[in-house]
Amino acid sequence: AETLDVERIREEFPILEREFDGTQLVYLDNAATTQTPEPVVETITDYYRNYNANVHRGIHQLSQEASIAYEEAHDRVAEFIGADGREEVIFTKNTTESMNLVAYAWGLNELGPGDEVVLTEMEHHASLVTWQQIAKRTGAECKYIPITDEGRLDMEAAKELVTDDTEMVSVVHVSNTLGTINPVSELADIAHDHDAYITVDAAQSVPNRPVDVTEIDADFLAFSGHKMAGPTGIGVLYGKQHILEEMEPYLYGGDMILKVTFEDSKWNELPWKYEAGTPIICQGIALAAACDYLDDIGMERIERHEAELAAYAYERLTEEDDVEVYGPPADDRGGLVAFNLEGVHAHDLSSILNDSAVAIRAGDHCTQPLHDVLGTAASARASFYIYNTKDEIDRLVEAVHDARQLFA
Ligand SMILES: Cc1ncc(COP(=O)(O)O)c(CNc2co[nH]c2=O)c1O
Repeated sequence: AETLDVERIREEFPILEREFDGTQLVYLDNAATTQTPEPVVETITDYYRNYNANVHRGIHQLSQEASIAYEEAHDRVAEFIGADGREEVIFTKNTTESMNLVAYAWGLNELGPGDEVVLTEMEHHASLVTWQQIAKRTGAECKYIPITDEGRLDMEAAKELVTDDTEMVSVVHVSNTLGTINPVSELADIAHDHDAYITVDAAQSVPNRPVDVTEIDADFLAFSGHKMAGPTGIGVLYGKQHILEEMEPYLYGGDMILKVTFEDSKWNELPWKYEAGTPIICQGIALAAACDYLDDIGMERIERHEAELAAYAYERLTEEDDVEVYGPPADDRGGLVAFNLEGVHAHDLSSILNDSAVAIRAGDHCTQPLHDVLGTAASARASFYIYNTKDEIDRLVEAVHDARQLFA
């Protein structure tokens, strides 16, 4: 199958040429945020230089141009994830806000004592803390699908945990710590068999592999623009249209209304009903440009490229007797590897790697309960994207050797 032309891609990311003390940057922190290609940067500068205006309300030319671009950005994102149309695509600030939108707008109204929300032990705090707190406020209960020794979901346990008392199943598609790719279509079937909804946290999957919300049959699905070659400040909540029609908004103000009297208000049509106030205009337009950029490369190619790098990193790191790698085997994981070097705290390791201009992340990756299950407070994590190479993984491993020498 065709591979990525990484060298051509790297030319569109000037930041990758940066050097620290004469050593070229190796950027391996893509699960935290990806870099932004020139075509997306140009979209941002073009907007502010040529048609910046407030949207939906103005009747002047600039406002009409900005409004059309902003509204059509919803159409483009809908196409990118296989949604039916802009009515199912709400622009938010990030995945975290998208998860909060579901929990506040749906959860607060629909959950009550005796109701259950089924999560997994590998959820990111954006999902876990959100549902945990909404459950506390509504008297509902959170339950957690356990993981196996290989860091996969225990699907037999999942079938037991989801019952007719379950109102929502909320699962991460690809774990940002383990790299585990969860069977979200199967989990959707399990949820729907019990008349529960499913929310998919797709922060680490929409940017990295083909994702089709209709194939998954997700009721809600959340992701962030900054993890898919787009800017920060833009995220998406996908929701099935009939659910979004029935659901009440939880952010009120301008743009989200059609009619306001002193007594009450009538909501705007979808998706504007959930986009209160001046929206994230430029970022939304830039996200559409990021969708174009990634589709030009091909999501299947991106998926294969990341799988190849993750497998190579997994193999090289597990060759080291004093390195523990977390998550599934090399041939069945998303584009990241979390690990620890015996005797060296992850923060010290990442600091030493930084001395060699290798950028990784260290800490709990906003999955503290998962790290409790793994039996470690922190881990180091290398995560890959379209511009990374095997040579860069060799640089990572060399820097791990340096760290071992330093702490030996
Ligand atoms: C699975 C998952 N869910 C939700 C989020 C939240 O996304 P945000 O709202 O755009 O921040 C992240 C970000 N994960 C990480 C952010 O920094 N390091 C990470 O691993 C994530 O990986």
